[in-house]
Amino acid sequence: MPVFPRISLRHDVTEYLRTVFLNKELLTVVNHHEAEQHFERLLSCLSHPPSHTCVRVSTHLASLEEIRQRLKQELTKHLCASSAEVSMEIFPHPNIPDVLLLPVDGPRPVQPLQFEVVVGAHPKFMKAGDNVSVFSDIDGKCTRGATSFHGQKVFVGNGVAEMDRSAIFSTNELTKGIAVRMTDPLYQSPCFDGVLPSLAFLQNLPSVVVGHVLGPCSGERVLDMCAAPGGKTCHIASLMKDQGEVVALDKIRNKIDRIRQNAHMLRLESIKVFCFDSVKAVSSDTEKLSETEGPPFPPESFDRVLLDAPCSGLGQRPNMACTWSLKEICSYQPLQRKLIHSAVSLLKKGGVLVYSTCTVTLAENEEQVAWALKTFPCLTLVPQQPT
Ligand SMILES: C[S@@+](CC[C@H](N)C(=O)[O-])C[C@H]1O[C@@H](n2cnc3c(N)ncnc32)[C@H](O)[C@@H]1O
Repeated sequence: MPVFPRISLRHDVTEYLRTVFLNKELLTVVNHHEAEQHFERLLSCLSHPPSHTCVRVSTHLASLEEIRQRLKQELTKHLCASSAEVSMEIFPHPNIPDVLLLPVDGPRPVQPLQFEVVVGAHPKFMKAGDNVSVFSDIDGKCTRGATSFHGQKVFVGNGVAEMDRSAIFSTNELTKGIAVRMTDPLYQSPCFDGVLPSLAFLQNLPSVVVGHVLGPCSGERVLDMCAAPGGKTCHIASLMKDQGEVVALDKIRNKIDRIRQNAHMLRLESIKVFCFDSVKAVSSDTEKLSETEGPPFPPESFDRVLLDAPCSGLGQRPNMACTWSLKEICSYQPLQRKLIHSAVSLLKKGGVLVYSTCTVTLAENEEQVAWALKTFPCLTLVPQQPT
């Protein structure tokens, strides 16, 4: 049963998505009413959290069962300290060998308190230690630091303020830290802060599936073209038992350190990180090819290439609202195509290319794959495993 309204999008964005989802091809398989229901369900799922918390475990360091037992002990310790009521079921994913699942408890019967805060805005007098009810602004209209808010909002749970209002909004800089510690959320799952940092990595299930579909093997040379913050890069290195070379590129300099930090935390040494525009990552010009091991690379340099492309991000959950215009949502296709060009050039003959996004538009997914197959006759589409 949905407890939150479906994701709030601009009207033209919803209509655009509806038109592409209810496409002719789909309507030959299901009737219009059924297709509408699928679409509404998709919009509703996007605003709700997944049913399980997904933890990817470092199988290059210990077995799944060993990590499961240790995780159970650690989380139980943390729970006893916090007195939160969370069930401690942890079970292996039935098909994916390095995933543990923890059921999310919710929706729980939590009653809102009198003192309300809306994410992004806090009432005039909020002080550290206040018990507050937290709301999410579902139209994305709340302005930063507003002292009141009359738009549409959704209750997400109760918590305790850890900062005064003035500490959050007195500067123009973005404040870091926890403003409200949730003590009684509508959807509860354990806190993983500092829990087995080298062994347990929170990563959503579709992202873990990407690593397995790429299927890297020990000793190979693998390229992750859009790597920051490095969740998938580290998974690739772990699947290779840290043997071989994983080259991680990202265009944004200040995101590069996150890849290094994650690699260090997960005790992975086969990862080489470079700040580089992957559109330009291939070159046949020997003068341009640096003497070092970094980019650009000659064509056919990699056994496997992951292109986890920048995208409109509409598939990330839970997300109550996206205020992007239709133009913004539709702006990624040209860049993704340039990146696919580089990816294909950098791949060895017989190699594997995985193209992934975290969005739901056909233009950035199915249409891109169809375009790539038509543009590069050397590519063939193979079934995805696991599905
Ligand atoms: C979807 S995120 C990648 C998430 C990452 N693969 C993970 O699993 O942790 C896309 C990334 O692409 C990067 N990016 C965007 N354009 C790029 C380009 N031309 N070359 C390299 N990286 C780029 C962005 O900075 C962003 O970090």
